[in-house]
Amino acid sequence: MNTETATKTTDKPRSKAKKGFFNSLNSDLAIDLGTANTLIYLRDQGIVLNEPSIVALDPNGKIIAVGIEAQMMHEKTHKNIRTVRPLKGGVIADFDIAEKMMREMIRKVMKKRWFATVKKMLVTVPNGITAVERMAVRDSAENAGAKEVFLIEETIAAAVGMGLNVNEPMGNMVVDIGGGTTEIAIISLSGIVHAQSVRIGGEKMNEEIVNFIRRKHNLLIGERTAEKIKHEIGSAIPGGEEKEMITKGRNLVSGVPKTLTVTSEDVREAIHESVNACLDAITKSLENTPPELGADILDRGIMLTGGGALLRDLDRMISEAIELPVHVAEDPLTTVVRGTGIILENHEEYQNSLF
Ligand SMILES: Nc1ncnc2c1ncn2[C@@H]1O[C@H](COP(=O)(O)OP(=O)(O)OP(=O)(O)O)[C@@H](O)[C@H]1O
Repeated sequence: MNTETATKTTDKPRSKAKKGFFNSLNSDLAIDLGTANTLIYLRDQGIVLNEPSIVALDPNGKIIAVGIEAQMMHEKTHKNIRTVRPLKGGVIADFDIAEKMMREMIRKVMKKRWFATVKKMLVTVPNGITAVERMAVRDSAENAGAKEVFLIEETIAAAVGMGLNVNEPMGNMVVDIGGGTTEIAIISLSGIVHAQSVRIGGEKMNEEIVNFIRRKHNLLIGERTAEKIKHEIGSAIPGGEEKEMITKGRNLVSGVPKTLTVTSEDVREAIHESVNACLDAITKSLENTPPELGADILDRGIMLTGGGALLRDLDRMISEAIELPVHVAEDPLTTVVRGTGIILENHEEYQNSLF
């Protein structure tokens, strides 16, 4: 027997096993880098991280905490700790801190995987991001540890996460109301036919609630309290259950802490400008939709997602105003990352949608 052949034959299973072992040390992951929340999907594992996009830093810029831990410190810090949200309006506002946050979050999920490294990383970006901004996101992802970086527009990922077939010649309208922006896209044949992005989202609504309560009741509340009010008693239009909530803040006249009862009507009044701006953007996008795709949207309706879609009766308000069906995604806070997971696992199928 030829010894060379024999050696090769016996070596094969060993090298295959070796390759398999090294492959298991290379993980592919997808990251939904949002203004309010960052989510990570790990290939074959699913969603492994879902935390607020915030970091706590010491005076030298060293990270003290990220995500949930940093969020708990937010608005309760002293001079030696500052909390920073590195994304504003859907885009990275502070690249250095965003990179540190990403690296820390990736480290957190990889810690459980021995010394595995990130091979492919799929990162979501807002519609209409410029080439320069795209390069900067790619650099940050590479510096955070990825060997190969792909970018995808978050509305396409959201559509995939909602179970839509983005590759077919059929119009789908996705409205993603996030923390910093509302992203609207008309999607057909793996691409975006028309896109619009407005700087209106959950964070602006929180600001409006803080300002409204200060103006109307002379009470200063924090951002976290405003968020709680919006979740618990907020609604887009009247007609549903009217709720009340006792809230605490600082009286601006006496300067001492005080309680106040806030109503659903207060919240509607506070956020009506943002809600109307979202509606205007949807109407404008429909006006810019080619007629054949418009006909598909008439049949299929509008797909609403992102955390803002959880605002009570927002779907009803949009549907009544534009006389089209509006469907809210199942678990709107994870639609985008679930979509990126599907894309990551079926890379070839979505090749045309990736940067
Ligand atoms: N029940 C609720 N009612 C109203 N708004 C909600 C509710 N739950 C979450 N939100 C809002 O959803 C927003 C977060 O949504 P999401 O995680 O989709 O945004 P993001 O992806 O981080 O932001 P962006 O897409 O703008 O970068 C927050 O601003 C939050 O206030």
